[in-house]
Formats: sequence, structure tokens, C-alpha cells
Amino acid sequence: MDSLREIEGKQAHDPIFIEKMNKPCSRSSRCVYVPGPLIVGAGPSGLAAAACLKAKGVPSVILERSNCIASLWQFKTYDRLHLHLPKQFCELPLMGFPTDFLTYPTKQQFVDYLESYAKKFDIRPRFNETVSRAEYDPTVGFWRVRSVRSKGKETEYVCRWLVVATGENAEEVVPEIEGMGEFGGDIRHTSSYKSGEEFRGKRVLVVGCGNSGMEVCLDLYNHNAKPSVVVRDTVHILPREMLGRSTFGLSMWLLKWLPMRLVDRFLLIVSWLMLGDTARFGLDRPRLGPLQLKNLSGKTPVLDVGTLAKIKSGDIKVCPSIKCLNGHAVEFVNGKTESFDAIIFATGYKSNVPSWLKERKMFSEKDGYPRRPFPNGWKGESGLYAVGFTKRGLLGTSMDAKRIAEDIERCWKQEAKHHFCTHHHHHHHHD
Ligand SMILES: Cc1cc2nc3c(=O)[nH]c(=O)nc-3n(C[C@H](O)[C@H](O)[C@H](O)COP(=O)(O)OP(=O)(O)OC[C@H]3O[C@@H](n4cnc5c(N)ncnc54)[C@H](O)[C@@H]3O)c2cc1C
Ligand SMILES: NC(=O)C1=CN([C@@H]2O[C@H](COP(=O)(O)OP(=O)(O)OC[C@H]3O[C@@H](n4cnc5c(N)ncnc54)[C@H](OP(=O)(O)O)[C@@H]3O)[C@@H](O)[C@H]2O)C=CC1
Ligand SMILES: O=C(O)C(=O)Cc1c[nH]c2ccccc12
Repeated sequence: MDSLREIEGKQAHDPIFIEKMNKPCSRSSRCVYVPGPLIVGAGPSGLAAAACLKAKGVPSVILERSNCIASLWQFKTYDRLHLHLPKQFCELPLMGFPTDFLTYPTKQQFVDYLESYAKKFDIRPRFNETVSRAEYDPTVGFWRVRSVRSKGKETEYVCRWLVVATGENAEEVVPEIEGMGEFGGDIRHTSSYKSGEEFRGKRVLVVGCGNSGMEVCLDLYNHNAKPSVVVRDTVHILPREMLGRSTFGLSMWLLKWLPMRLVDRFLLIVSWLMLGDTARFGLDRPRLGPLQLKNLSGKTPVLDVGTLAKIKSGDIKVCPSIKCLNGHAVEFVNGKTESFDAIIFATGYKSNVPSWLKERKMFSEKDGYPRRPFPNGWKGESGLYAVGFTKRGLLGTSMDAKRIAEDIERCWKQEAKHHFCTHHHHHHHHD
């Protein structure tokens, strides 16, 4: 490890490539020492972390499995998607949205913003590198991070700080349903749904009624498809706007003055006045209010952009859970059977952290989220950090990114002074 310490002392602002080094890299033909933090994922969270670090003079390296930044937004979202929170709640640190963006920027505007964000902070991720394994090596005090490029070429990165930014939406969730393999029509996840155009005239079953499922239903309806939606549980539907303000903004403002229970009461009363009794259309509300439920379980209320009106008018049908599939036929748990040309799973996403991070203390193996509840999930031990796992969208990302940069900066500066800051000294910095 002496060679690594020497290199680190130089504090080069670029990763150092050590070809054909046998040690400390065990298997790979290539080993790269990263002087600053290594960030996994080039979505909004990875970019925000890199920018905050850069602003404090700390260089970082981002590894991204896709071939571009914000791959979730560029490749896995539908055409009509806008941010559903007003833009002031979706800005990343240190750079606001352009003033000509409307309240709810389009997905293209958001991607453009992220591109200029990366440009402004000179963030150049290493694309097409999938992190397959990361483990802390306590004998040397470094993280060893293995990445795989196309053609199976492996690289081992060695770094002092590891920032996990792979997101809450890393992998699609699709349930196992009997007869699914033999379904006679198109069957896919919302991540590969672009527009209702290709479903014109078709009977489409959308499974799941989160924000994706509800909006995809509306998009299908607008393209003259015949959508139905599977609703298996309770759900809070709120109008995206109330009293001339965004529901989200209004809620945040009310929470400054009133306890959450009262704000929930208020939201439910106004929603009832605007939308009516949603239970009449098969959409029962949970017992807990929308903000309390979001806070306790992370379940996001649906912000309605017009779907409910189409459910009311009967243009979008509500169905119970699926029992099994048979050819084009879908059998529901209530015993009824109906034929569909396509099924779209709007069943959400999951974290992929347990599949590559060999660590059990900070991240839960069960769901791949930090164990410590918000707002304390961002920091682990031995230089491990998480950005964007708060279930609080881009606001949560910004909070995490700022905190992580402040924390790493302290150690980085210390290191510049003392040449080497081991994690055994870590705790002094908190005093
Ligand atoms: C359809 C949709 C709409 C949303 N709208 C809003 C909104 O309006 N407002 C809001 O605040 N939030 C919204 N969100 C929440 C969403 O979580 C954020 O918008 C944001 O994309 C999260 O950023 P992230 O960087 O944490 O994750 P991601 O954007 O998912 O980025 C993670 C990156 O990590 C990469 N990656 C994953 N695994 C690996 C690996 N092993 N090795 C290398 N790279 C890897 C991925 O390719 C990806 O590029 C929305 C989410 C979705 C799905
Ligand atoms: N900006 C915007 O306009 C949009 C934002 N988003 C955000 O993106 C994130 C992901 O949203 P989304 O893709 O909707 O995923 P979600 O996880 O929010 O929703 C998934 C839905 O599918 C249901 N579901 C899961 N499994 C099944 C099953 N086997 N049978 C029936 N229903 C099932 C869940 O119901 P249950 O509660 O019963 O588990 C839930 O309602 C969220 O944070 C959301 O807010 C999404 C779309 C648009
Ligand atoms: O878009 C998302 O998924 C978010 O997590 C942000 C968000 C949307 N609606 C909300 C309601 C309460 C708190 C956060 C959100």
C-alpha cells in the first residue's frame, strides 16, 4: 500500500491508472486509484454530489452504467412526463432552473438542465461502467470498487470515500403472475412505455395506481386506447393544484404553522370538494392522511393531472388484483375474466445496492435503502455515503449532497494538511 499513500500525497485531480498492477488488485488487469470520492451513478443525485464537492475543491469520479447522464429520465420515462412538483422544489444545489421554464418543467427541459449542470461543474462521468462489487478493505482503509465495461472488461477502483448514488429506481419491479410467460399480447413495465400512440384502439390493462400508472392511463385514453387500471390497495389521490397553488407547495407552507395531522385534514377536505368521494370509483383512501403516510411509509400520494375525471366518466375502468393470465384473458380475484391486448406494469422500482455493495451496517439487505431514517441516512462508516435514498425526491437529493460534500471536505482539508487522514481519526472532526 505504500505506493498508494505516495500517490495520494500528490492529490492529483485525476484518477491515476496503474496498468497491470498485481497488487493490491487481486483479479483485474487494471487498477485505478481515485484520489477523491468515487460516486456510483450519474443521475441527479450523483451529479449534485459531484457539483457540491467540486465547489469545495474536492475532485471526484463518477461511474455510470449507462452511456449518458440521467439515464432514468432519458430512457425510462414516457414522452408526456413533466416534473410533478413545482420547479423550485426540484432544483439541484448551486444552480437554479432557467427563468423561462414554466412551473412544471418538461422531461426534456429537466434533462437539458442536468446537461448544463454537468457542464457548469465540468462533471465528466465514466460511462458504460457498471459497478458489480464494492467492499471496504479494513487492512488498508480503502474501498475496492469493481466495475464491468462492455466485453466484460473489469477495472478495480481504490478510493477513500464511496458515494452511493444509484437511486431508488435502479431496477424495475414486476410481480410474478401465473400464466405471464404465455400472455398473448404486449406485456411490459412503464419504464419502456413512451406514449399511447402504439396502443391506439387497444384494450390495455395498467397494473398499479401510483403516479406512473395513473398518468399512463390518461395518456392511453388521450390516444384512443381503452385503459383499465388494477387497484389492489388504498391510495390517496390529491389534485396537483388547489386554491390556485401547487398542492405540494401549499402543504410545505402549511406545515410551517400547523401539525401534520391538521394539514392532512385540510388536504383531504379540499380534495373531497374538488374530486368528490374517490371510494365511489374503487379508490379507497388509506386511514392515515397523505403526508403522515408519506412520512411513515414513503408511499407517495398520487397527484392527479386529469385521470380521476376519466375514471369518473367510465372512460378508464378500475379492476381488482389479477389472479392469473390465460392467453389474452385476465382473470381477476373477484372471479371475473376480461381480454386485453396489452398489459403495462406500473408496479414501481427498487434499489439495487444489495446486489453490489458488500456492506450490511448502513444499507438494509432487505430493501437496499439506508437503515437510518431521514434525515440521517446519508452517512455510514469508513467513508461510505448515500445520496438520493430519502423517498423525498430531488429535495432529498439536494439535502444529502450538501451534507456529504461538507463532511468529505473536512477530511479532505485535514488530509491536505497532514498528508494522510485515516478513518481512525475520523471522529475528531465532529467535535
Ligand atoms: C417517472 C418519475 C418521475 C419523477 N418525478 C419527480 C419529480 O417531479 N420531482 C422529484 O423531486 N422527484 C421525482 N422523481 C423521483 C426521482 O427519484 C428523481 O427524479 C431522480 O431521478 C432520482 O435521482 P437519482 O440520481 O437518485 O437516481 P437515478 O436518476 O435513477 O440515477 C441513478 C443512476 O445510477 C445508475 N446506476 C444504477 N446502478 C448502477 C451501477 N451498479 N453501476 C453504475 N451505475 C449505476 C443508473 O443508470 C442511473 O443513471 C421521479 C421519479 C420517476 C421514476
Ligand atoms: N413527475 C411525475 O409526474 C411522476 C413521478 N413519479 C414518481 O416516480 C416514482 C415511481 O412511481 P411509480 O412508477 O408510480 O411507482 P410506485 O412505487 O409509486 O407505485 C407502484 C404502484 O403499483 C402498485 N403495485 C405494486 N405491485 C402490484 C401488484 N402486484 N398488483 C397491483 N398493484 C401493484 C402499488 O400499490 P401498493 O400500494 O398496493 O403496493 C403502487 O400503487 C414515485 O416516487 C413517483 O412519485 C412517477 C410518475 C410520474
Ligand atoms: O416524486 C416523488 O416521487 C417524490 O418523492 C417527491 C414527492 C412527490 N409527491 C410528494 C409528496 C410528499 C413528499 C414528497 C413527494
